[in-house]
Amino acid sequence: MFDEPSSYLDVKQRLNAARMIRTLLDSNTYVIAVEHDLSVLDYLSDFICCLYGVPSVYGVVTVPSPVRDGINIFLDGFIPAENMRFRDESLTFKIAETADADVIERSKTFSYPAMSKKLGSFELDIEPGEFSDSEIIVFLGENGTGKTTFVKMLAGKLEPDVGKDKIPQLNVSLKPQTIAPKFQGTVRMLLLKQIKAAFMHPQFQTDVVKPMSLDNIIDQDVQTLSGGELQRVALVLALGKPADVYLIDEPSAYLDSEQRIIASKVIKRFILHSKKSAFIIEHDIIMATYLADRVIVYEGQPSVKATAKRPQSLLTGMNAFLATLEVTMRRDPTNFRPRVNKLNSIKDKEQKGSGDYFFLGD
Ligand SMILES: Nc1ncnc2c1ncn2[C@@H]1O[C@H](COP(=O)(O)OP(=O)(O)OP(=O)(O)O)[C@@H](O)[C@H]1O
Repeated sequence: MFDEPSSYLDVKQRLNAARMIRTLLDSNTYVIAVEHDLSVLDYLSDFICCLYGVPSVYGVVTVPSPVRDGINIFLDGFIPAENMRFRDESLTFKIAETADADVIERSKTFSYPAMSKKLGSFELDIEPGEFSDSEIIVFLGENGTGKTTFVKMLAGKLEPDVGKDKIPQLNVSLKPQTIAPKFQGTVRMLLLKQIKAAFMHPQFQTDVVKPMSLDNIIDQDVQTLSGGELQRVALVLALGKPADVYLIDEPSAYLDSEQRIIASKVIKRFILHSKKSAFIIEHDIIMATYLADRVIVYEGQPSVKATAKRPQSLLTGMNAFLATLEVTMRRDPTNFRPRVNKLNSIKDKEQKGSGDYFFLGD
């Protein structure tokens, strides 16, 4: 049994872990896994059971379905065999929402300089780049390539060795990777203390607080929250702070599949409607592709020397990133979710042959 094998791993390691786990099947073993990253779940499993219900109240486990059908049932919120709807809305990945980015009116452009930083024996070079309002830029890179380091430098929490004089003075709000609250009191008290104006605003309540389901933990002591609950509170706190740029480090950590999709939608809508910018570090590839208007790809050797490339389009960036991982992806025709091709499958070989590592029909 494996409980969340993907936690903390980058995309490459997640897929390697899935391949390793599947080798157990060669010795006629049954493998049961709990996994919140849908692309890893898809890659790892032959059959899946969906669980639905009301958190902390009851849960129902469906009969096993073949993995593609099972994930689509989960996303659709409807079990055809039982004619049973367990969620009002279906969850889809309208890639069009991202593609439409071209028609979004953007009025402000910010730029950052070429930067470099040495940390112990690790060297990071950052190519200069630009970003605008209503835009989300997602970092794509392996563990230890300097994503958090870049975010800290943009946030003014770490000084680069080169480029420090040219970093724009940005008003930033940071959701750090690890969340360890010292606050003594309830969630409501924390929100009122740190983001009172946003928390009292009806639009913020409707767009952020309600969908992040803070209602049922609002009077709970912050010190007693679970990892997923803390993550939801941290995201609301980060989005509630007035800023030009939102730096969000691993929003999916500790969240289940459904909460990941809801959190992605909340972040995307917030950035678009408030005309802000966001840089997001995300290893869940479905969440990353859903969120990204453009991407920054990291190249190089983890923990040794890496380069953060200029921001580029989702398609070219994902192509470059997946090529470095030697992984290809297609999308599901039903709900457009990205699916990882099995290594050496016909599609994998075809897409590698044509150099189209990302999204080529189905
Ligand atoms: N203060 C420090 N002193 C020495 N080395 C450091 C320091 N901070 C970070 N590093 C190293 O720099 C590299 C980049 O770290 P960073 O946290 O930016 O990577 P990351 O891409 O965000 O990784 P992950 O995906 O695992 O979160 C790592 O090899 C890390 O061990």
